[in-house]
Amino acid sequence: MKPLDPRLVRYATRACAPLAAVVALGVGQAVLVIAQAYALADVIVEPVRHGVTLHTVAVPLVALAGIGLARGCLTWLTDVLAQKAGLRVTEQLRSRLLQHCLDLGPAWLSGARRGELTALLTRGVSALEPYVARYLPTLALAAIVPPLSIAVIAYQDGWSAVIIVLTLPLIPVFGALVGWATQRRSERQWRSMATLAGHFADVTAGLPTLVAYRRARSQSERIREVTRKHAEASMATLRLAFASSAVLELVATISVALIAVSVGLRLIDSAIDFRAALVVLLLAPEAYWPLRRVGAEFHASAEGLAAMSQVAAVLETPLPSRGTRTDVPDLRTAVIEVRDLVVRYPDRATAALGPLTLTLRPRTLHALTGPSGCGKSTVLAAMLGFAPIESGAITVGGVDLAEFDPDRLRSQLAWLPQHPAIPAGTLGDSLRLMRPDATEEQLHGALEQVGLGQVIARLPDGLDTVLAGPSADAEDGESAAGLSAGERARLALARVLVSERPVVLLDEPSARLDAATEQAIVEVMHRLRRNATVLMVTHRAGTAAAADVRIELEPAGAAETPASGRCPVGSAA
Ligand SMILES: Nc1ncnc2c1ncn2[C@@H]1O[C@H](COP(=O)(O)OP(=O)(O)OP(=O)(O)O)[C@@H](O)[C@H]1O
Repeated sequence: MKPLDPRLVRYATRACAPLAAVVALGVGQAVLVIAQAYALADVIVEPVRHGVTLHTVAVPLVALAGIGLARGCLTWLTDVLAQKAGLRVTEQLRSRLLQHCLDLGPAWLSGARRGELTALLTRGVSALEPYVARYLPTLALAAIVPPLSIAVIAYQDGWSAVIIVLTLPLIPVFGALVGWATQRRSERQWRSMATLAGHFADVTAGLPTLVAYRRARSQSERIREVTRKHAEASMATLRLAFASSAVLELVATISVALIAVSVGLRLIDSAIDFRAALVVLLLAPEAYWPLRRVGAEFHASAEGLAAMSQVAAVLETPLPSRGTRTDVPDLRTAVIEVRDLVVRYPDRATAALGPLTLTLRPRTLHALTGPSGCGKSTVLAAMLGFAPIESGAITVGGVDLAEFDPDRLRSQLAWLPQHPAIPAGTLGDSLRLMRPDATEEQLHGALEQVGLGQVIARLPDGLDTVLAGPSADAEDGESAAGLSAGERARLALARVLVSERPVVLLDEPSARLDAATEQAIVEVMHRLRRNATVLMVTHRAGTAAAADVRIELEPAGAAETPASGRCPVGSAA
């Protein structure tokens, strides 16, 4: 494990200024440490040599008090700046990580373990705070104070300087050996923590199912086992930390004792000046303490350093290429062509979709049907730029959608996913997700259309009702937002209506609905397609029958060749 991880400086640039100030203050601290040793020596030597007078007692005492005060101020300032640097590092890394995860897109996120990612974003990044706020300032002091102290000691007494120069390197050498052993243990500790977090998140999400199938008890056994492994890994790291700190203390204490004996013997023979001997004895421990503290702080921040490797692994994951063209045509009137589209997810032997060819026309309701797993949702993901396209293209006016800036393009698309997320916030906020400036009338209008008008009217706070923010996968009958699964789906559909975007992608909008509500939703679609290109995925025969164009995808592997059209061409009338 390296004493200084250069990736931290690369990724957390906002911490550089306070850290540079900490280093500058370290020089000031080193000068004050030396001045304090001289002042303290004078407090003892002056009255002995020149008798007790106001001048021999008061002046050195005032100087000592002044230096002590200045040292205290510098230490305080260093702590404040170091804490600021620590907070800036966690803040910047967390937002960079989040942004990078968002840029990597849903395809990458679905492969990543959400629990581990959550642990990394919360505890992992927070663990870097002690590394920056305590370890790095100590490392700076360790690079400044010992050399200056040794120089002063060498000026006062060459022999003592020789002893320090011979014994001081033992501490970093020993520390490096310990750091080497610590790295493996810290990484193991972090891995077990991430596994525990991931497992706990999975179990919590699936708790209703586990209880229903009477499997909750066996899961508590499993959690106990993972927790025990984490505790063992933590204890092993702590044992190493305590043992190594004790050994470092011993090396430093023996070294100072050697200097004391050597100085004491020469003092008896009057081979060294009394004041010089005192300065050397007072400064010798100061030459060792920053290195001793580096060892202790290194252990306190080892978890953060282990997490840094994970942070770097995420931040160094290459982003999918991103289009830059901003001249996205008005999709309200544009025809969207899908030509020989093949999508293959990473690490998958077979393509998830394609080759698919179809045409989506404006003001037309298209229904995409086919057996489960044949790639219907993948078509929507490809249009949104979330799926890895292996070959073929989706074009508008002859231009590949991949060439357009994704944010610009998506501002014209409305998407209702299979498991819509209802973010924490008020009902109104949720409805305004794609159109923040929508009026209350528009929100109520959309709610009426999806048959939620009465439901919302019964809520005491109406549009200001706070939704608890369930996960997108809230299944198992869970209604964390205080709404049933069907009501949540309709709320998400109302959100799409509010957006009034020219291209609407709907993934099973009528799933979980009774026949009467399904009919109401079909009418909504008809109204929707008056002003938009609508592509909906559906398994419901009634919903599909209402479409202007029906596109039937065949199961993967059903077609021998692209020409035979495993996914038949659909076109609007
Ligand atoms: N993020 C992903 N990573 C890897 N494979 C995926 C991913 N998403 C989907 N797949 C695979 O791609 C194929 C098509 O999935 P898709 O969700 O598009 O099917 P679908 O027709 O919408 O199914 P359903 O009707 O059950 O919703 C499936 O074999 C699925 O396992």
